[in-house]
Amino acid sequence: MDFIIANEDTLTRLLLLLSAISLLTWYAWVFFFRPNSKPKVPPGPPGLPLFGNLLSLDPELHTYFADLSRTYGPILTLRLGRKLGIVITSASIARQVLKDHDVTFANRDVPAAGRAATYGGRDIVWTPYGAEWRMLRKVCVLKMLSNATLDSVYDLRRKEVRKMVSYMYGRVGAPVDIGEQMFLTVLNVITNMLWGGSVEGAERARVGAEFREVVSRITELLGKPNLSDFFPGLARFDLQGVEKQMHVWAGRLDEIFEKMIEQRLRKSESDGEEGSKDFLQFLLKLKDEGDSKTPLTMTHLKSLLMDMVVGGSDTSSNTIEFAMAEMMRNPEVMKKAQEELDSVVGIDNVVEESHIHKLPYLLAVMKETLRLHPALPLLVPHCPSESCTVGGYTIPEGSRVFVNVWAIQRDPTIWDRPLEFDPSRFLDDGKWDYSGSDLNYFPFGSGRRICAGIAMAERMFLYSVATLVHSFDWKMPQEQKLDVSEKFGIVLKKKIPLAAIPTPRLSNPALYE
Ligand code: HEM
Repeated sequence: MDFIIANEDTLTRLLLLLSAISLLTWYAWVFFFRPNSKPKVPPGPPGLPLFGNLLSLDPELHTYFADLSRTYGPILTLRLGRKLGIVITSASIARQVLKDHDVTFANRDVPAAGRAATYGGRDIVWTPYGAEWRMLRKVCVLKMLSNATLDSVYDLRRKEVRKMVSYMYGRVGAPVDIGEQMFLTVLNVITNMLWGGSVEGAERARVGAEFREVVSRITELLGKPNLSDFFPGLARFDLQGVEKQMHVWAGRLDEIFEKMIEQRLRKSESDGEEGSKDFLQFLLKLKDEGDSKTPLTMTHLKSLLMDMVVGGSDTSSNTIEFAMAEMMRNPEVMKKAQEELDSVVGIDNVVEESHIHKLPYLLAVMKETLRLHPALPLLVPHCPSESCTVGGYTIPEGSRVFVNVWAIQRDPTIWDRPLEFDPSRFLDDGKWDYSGSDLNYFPFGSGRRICAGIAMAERMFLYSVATLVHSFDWKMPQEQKLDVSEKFGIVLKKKIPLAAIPTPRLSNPALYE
C-alpha cells in the first residue's frame, strides 16, 4: 500500500513538472521565438509621452525628414500626438506604396486645414478614392486639362504671355519680380479658362498681388503641422487658429467664385443657351443635368474651382522661378537654352507654343528643375485605408504617409553629382518622364493620385520659360546675390524671391508687343 502511495506521489510530481515545463516552453515560444505574425511599425526617433515627436519637428519638413532617414533608414515612424506619421525616403519603398499597394494608399489623410479650404474636403485633392473622386477627376481632366482642351485655348496662353513680355519690356533696366509676374500670368490663364476672367493694366498688378497672397497663405496653412490633426479630440478647439485663418483666406476666394457664378447665371438667363464655352459654364450645365449616380453639386463645383486656382498657380509659377534662378546661376545652361531657341525660333521672331516640341534642352531644364526643386516635396500625404506591410514593416490604417520625393531625387546612389543643376543628365535617353513609372524620378507623383494637371504644367513652363530667355538676357541687381534656397510649404517656394533685370535680346521692338 505504502508502495502505491509513494508511486502516486512521484507520478503527481512528475505531472506537475511536465506541466511546468510545457508552460515555460509555450511562454518562451510565444514571447521569444515565435515569429511575430504582424511586423512592427518602422523605427523612428524616441519621443515624449503624449506629444511623441511633435515638439521636435523642424518647419523645413523636407530637409528634416531627409536628415532623420540617415539615422532611421528609408522608412521611419514619427509619433505625431495620436497619429502615426510614416516617412518614406527610398525609391523601392515609394514604389510599394504608390504602385504595388496603389489602391490601399489612394486615400488622403485630410488635414483640418484642407477640409476648411475645400468645403469639407469635397474636391479632387482630398476626396477619398471612389466614385465621387473619379467623377471629379474625369470632369477636370477631360474638360479643362486634356491636350485637346489645352490646344483649343492656346490663344489665351499666348495673350497672357505676350502681355507679360510687354510689361517686362517696359521695365527694361529695372528688377522684375519673376515669381510674381509668372504667378499673374498663370493665374490669368487659369481664370480665363475657368470663367473668361483676366485682369488688365493697373488692376493686373493689384488683383494679382491679392490673389497671390491668398494662394500663398492657403498653401502655407496646408503645410503647417496642426494640433487638431494630431489630437482629433482637440480639433473643435482649433488651438492654433489654423481653421479660422483658413476660413478667412479661402473665404476670399469663395467670394470671387460666388460672384463669378452669380454673374454667369444672370448672363445665361439673358443669353439663353448661347453663352460662354468656358469651364464654369460646362460645370453649371453638368450640375443642372444631374447624374443620378454621382451628381455634381454646387459644393463640388466650387471646390473644383478652388483646386484649379490653388493647385495650378503657384506650383507652376514657383517652378518657373526656380528654373530662372538656376539658369542664371549656371550661365552655360542659360547660354545653351538661348542657343537652342535662336536656332529653332530665330532671333527675329517670337516663340510660339508650337516650337516647344523642338526644344529638347529646354525640356531637360524643366526636368532638372523639378528634380532639384519638386513643387510638392512630400507629395500630398497619402493614407492607407487598411493596415498594410511595406518594406517589411506594418503601416497602420489611418497613418499619414509622407513620400519624400525631394530627397529621393537627390539620392547620391541614384543620381551622379546630385546637388548640381545639370540638365544634360536628362538628354541622353528618354528614360525619365513624368508618368511616375520610375520611382527614382516622379515630381508629379505616381499611381492613381498622380497630378491631374501635368499637360498644363508642362505647356505653361516650357512656353513661358522659352519666351523669357529668348526675349531677354537676365542679370541680378548689383548688390544682390543669386540664391536658390527653399522654403518648405505643401508647395515649395524660393526663400528669397527672384528679382532680376531684363535686357532685350531681340532686334525689333515690335517683337515685344
Ligand atoms: C509644376 C507644376 C506642378 C507640379 C510639380 C505638380 C505636382 C503634383 C503632385 C506631386 C501631386 C500629388 C501627387 C500625389 O499625392 O501622389 C499633385 C496633385 C494634383 N495636382 Fe498638380 N502639380 C503641378 C501643377 C498642377 C496644375 C497646373 C494643376 C491644375 C490646374 C494641378 C492639379 C492637381 C490636382 C487636381 C491634384 C490632385 C490629384 C488627386 O488627388 O487625384 N497641378 N500635383
